[in-house]
Amino acid sequence: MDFQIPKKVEKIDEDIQRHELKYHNKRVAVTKEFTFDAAHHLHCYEGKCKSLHGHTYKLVITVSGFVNEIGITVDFGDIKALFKEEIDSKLDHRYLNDALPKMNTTAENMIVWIWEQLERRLKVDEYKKLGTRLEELKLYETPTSYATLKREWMDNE
Ligand SMILES: Nc1nc2c(c(=O)[nH]1)N=C([C@H](O)[C@H](O)COP(=O)(O)OP(=O)(O)OP(=O)(O)O)CN2
Ligand SMILES: [Zn+2]
Repeated sequence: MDFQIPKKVEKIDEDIQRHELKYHNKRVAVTKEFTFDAAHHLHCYEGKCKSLHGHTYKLVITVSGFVNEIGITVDFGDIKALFKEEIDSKLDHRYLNDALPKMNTTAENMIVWIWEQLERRLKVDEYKKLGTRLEELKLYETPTSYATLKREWMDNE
């Protein structure tokens, strides 16, 4: 005998489909947080941070896109892959003064560099077709000190 989908399950699927169509193509932002450990010191700086020290950096990535037919804008797993490939592989357990291009390794300079790496990937990959874009980054050096970068500031200046 052929397998029959129980009537109740079919009903739920129709309801879900109707719901997905209602929200399909709405722009929604999703956010994922990551950490990486690295050492650095600041140049031209009078204070304890001129000496070599380390941080567990926290990077908060927010991307937006259009909700697809199964209710997903960008898969959290895809954001993780992007972080691993573009940021973690280059900065985790590194000495930032060597690992980054020549710059003073402040949270401000680092967040602009991180933005450029992620933006480059989102522009060339299949993400571009889907209208996926970086909206905001937060880079924490310590639990109480962080830098923020938003798309609106990048576009307008
Ligand atoms: N605007 C910036 N100021 C400072 C930066 C920076 O990147 N941008 N960086 C540093 C140092 O790297 C330092 O490690 C972090 O500074 P600070 O918040 O002062 O660290 P504390 O451990 O003292 O933090 P508390 O939460 O106050 O204990 C310095 N300034
Ligand atoms: Zn520091």
